[in-house]
Formats: sequence, C-alpha cells, structure tokens
Amino acid sequence: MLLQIDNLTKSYAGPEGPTEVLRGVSLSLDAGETLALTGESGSGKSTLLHLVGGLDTADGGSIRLDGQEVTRLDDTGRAALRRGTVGVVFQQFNLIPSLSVAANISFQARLAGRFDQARADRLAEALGLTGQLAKYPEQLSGGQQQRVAIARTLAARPRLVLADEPTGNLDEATAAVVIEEMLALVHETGAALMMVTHSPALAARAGRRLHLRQGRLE
Ligand SMILES: Nc1ncnc2c1ncn2[C@@H]1O[C@H](COP(=O)(O)OP(=O)(O)OP(=O)(O)O)[C@@H](O)[C@H]1O
Repeated sequence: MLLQIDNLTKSYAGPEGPTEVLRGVSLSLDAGETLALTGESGSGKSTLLHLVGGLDTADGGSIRLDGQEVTRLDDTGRAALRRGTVGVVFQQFNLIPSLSVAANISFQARLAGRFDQARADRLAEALGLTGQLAKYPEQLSGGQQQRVAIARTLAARPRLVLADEPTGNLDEATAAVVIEEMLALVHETGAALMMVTHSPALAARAGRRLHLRQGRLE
C-alpha cells in the first residue's frame, strides 16, 4: 500500500471556536491507482491534500506514505518527502520567479536526482510550452503557469501526485492533455494520483471516486 490514511482529523480556529474540517477521514491508495476527490466548496478537500503532502499538520490520526508516518515528520522530514516522494500541483503554482520556464520545469526533478532532459522536453511539448521555455513565470498567463507547474511535478516522477483542481485554469482541450499526461505518469512509473476536482469529466477519468461531505468521506 502506497498511502494509508486512518481516522485523520483537523480543526482550524474560527471566530466561534475551532471548526472541524476533517472528522475522521480514512482511505488507502495503492501504487498505480488514481483517485478523484469531489465535494462542495469548504468540505475539506484541499486540507486533506495539504496534510498528505506534508504542507500542514494533522490534529489526530495517521498518514502512512511509502512506509513513512507523515504526521510524525518534522519540518526537515516533510521537506524531504516533498522533494522525493510527493509531487504537488496546487492552486498556488509556486513557480520560482527568478528562474526561466525551462529551469522551473527541471527544478524539482534535479532536486530529486531524477532529471531527464528528454522527458522534460517531451512534457514541455505535450503541454504546449515549447515556445515559452526562455520566458519567466510573470510573462505567462495563468493557464500557462498552471501547465508549467504540472510539467515540473511530472518531470520529477514522484511516487504520489497530489493535484488540486489541476485543470482549473485550462480550456477543455488543454485540460484533456493534462489529464492524459498525469495518467501516463501513473501508467509508466506505477505512481498514484489523488486529485481534487469539481469537473465530472475529470473525475470520470479516475479509477476511483470519493466524495467528501462536511469533513467525512462517503
Ligand atoms: N489555514 C486555515 N485557517 C483557517 N481555516 C481554514 C484554513 N484552511 C482552510 N480553512 C477552512 O477549512 C474549511 C475547508 O477548506 P478546504 O480549503 O479544505 O475546502 P475545499 O473543500 O478544498 O474547498 P474549495 O472547493 O472551495 O477549494 C473551510 O471552511 C475553510 O475556511
């Protein structure tokens, strides 16, 4: 089992005391599996991805990823997890402004020690970025930046891809390319994919679908 989540809980401080955002979430994901997570706005989808990606800490429960207990990792351990095991495509693209598009795409793969120029070139081409490689992030549209963030994640060949509305800023044809590339990575490397989406078409491409309602899976 690549990912095993048990009874995960998370609250945030609100104006009227703590709000429970995740109320005992359990799920597991094998290598090679794809999962779409749906649920209305505020149901806790992004929070769940952040916890699995080690970007935030849980209040209770456990997240075992590739044999490691994520909830017990310190900052250094979580950084190592993001460098080597998990690739995230989140709504904030977090591109590095001082690096060209080409350098942004290769950045994570180099950190993970898995850089492969041919793969980076292929991804740039598939995602329609070949003409943008010498530019800097601020010179790109939102949809182009999103594609760079996706290429960067897939170039590093993570074991688990966490994607939060990965096609949110993209037209239908580009969205279809993005999902094909994510599924190809899973197929080629035996990675797993967990994506949050409001798009029924995107959710339909995943092998499994789970719905989050008020912090609980159904
Ligand atoms: N850092 C935070 N501090 C306080 N409250 C937060 C924080 N992050 C999220 N929340 C709250 O937790 C709840 C769940 O948020 P989350 O972003 O996980 O929902 P979501 O299902 O991803 O929603 P959307 O589809 O709108 O992105 C919301 O009520 C939100 O206001």
